[in-house]
Amino acid sequence: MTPAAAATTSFAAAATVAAPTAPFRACFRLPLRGGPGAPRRAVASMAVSTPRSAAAASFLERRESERALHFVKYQGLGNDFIMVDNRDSSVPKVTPEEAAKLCDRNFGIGADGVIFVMPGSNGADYTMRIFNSDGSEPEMCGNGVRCFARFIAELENLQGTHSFTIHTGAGLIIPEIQSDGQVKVDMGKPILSGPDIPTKLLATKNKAVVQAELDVEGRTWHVTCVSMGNPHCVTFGAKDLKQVLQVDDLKLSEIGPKFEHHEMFPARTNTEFVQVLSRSHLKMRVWERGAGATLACGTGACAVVVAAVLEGRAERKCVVDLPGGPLKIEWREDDNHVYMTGPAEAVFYGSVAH
Ligand SMILES: N[C@@H](CCC[C@H](N)C(=O)O)C(=O)O
Repeated sequence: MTPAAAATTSFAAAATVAAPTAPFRACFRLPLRGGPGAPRRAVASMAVSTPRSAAAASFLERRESERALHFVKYQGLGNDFIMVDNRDSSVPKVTPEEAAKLCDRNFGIGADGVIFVMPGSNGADYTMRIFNSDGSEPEMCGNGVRCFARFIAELENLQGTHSFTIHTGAGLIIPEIQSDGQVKVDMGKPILSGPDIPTKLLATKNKAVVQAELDVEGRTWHVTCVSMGNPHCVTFGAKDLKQVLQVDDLKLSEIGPKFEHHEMFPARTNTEFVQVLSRSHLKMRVWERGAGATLACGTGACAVVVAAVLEGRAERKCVVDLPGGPLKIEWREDDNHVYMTGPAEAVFYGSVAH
């Protein structure tokens, strides 16, 4: 198979090479960090001094002219996404199977998910859809929505503070880009009724599943279940635990899948393991449905604060430390909405044969 044929039939080679200029130059375009308002762009060029050979030139030019999927890789606290400008269509430009290949960290671009910026629906400015790295489609993604907002600002060339309405599988979500570049998101109301989360665990407090007992292969865990549009199972520890859960000691890849696929969670679940550092400071690790251990989960951090409040462990306003960094979360009493504030930034631009 010729290189061109290989490129057109496979997502395997994720070319992130910008338009070539002579001499041969591979450009990795990086945005300047942390500037206020809309991010400016800098182009950091890694120049290779050998002149471009005819073969390389024709290969690169061929790739540029082929049908390509253009993307921008974004990350929010290390939770990373392939962002696709899908504003011209309500049909995602890649299938769930293709998304899983693109997310592969060895054979693809590498990401926790693929996010599509789509035309507005249900009266919202935009619609967000997302595929997890296993190709499944969740209802919502907190870190993804911050990336979405920053991506929109770049696509629409917006400067300074901006707010949008985004229709998601979890309803209307409203991110606001702040003057320091962070994104504050109105994540809506948490869902606490068991069948709506969904979980088969029975309610323990009013209609909510709070500190319920969950048997996971012979060990009983205390769990509180919360939906932020997508399902979360939050635990502060197992029943037999004598001290505070030390989340760094957990073997997440062993225990995470047992929660994710537990029969009590008919739509599978995201699971957060939480250590209380103080009444306004929590530390968590997450095992995500359809993505495994990730460096951060925005909806998960929101669910953790809701669970901590329901269990009487924390105040409504907390900093939540995730492996990728902190998020500010507030569950407001007046409107019952959860607000999340954190960073999001572009990492690189690229295109892949499609
Ligand atoms: N990382 C996300 C959540 C992505 C979806 C999740 N894996 C699910 O299947 O529900 C976040 O930041 O919220």
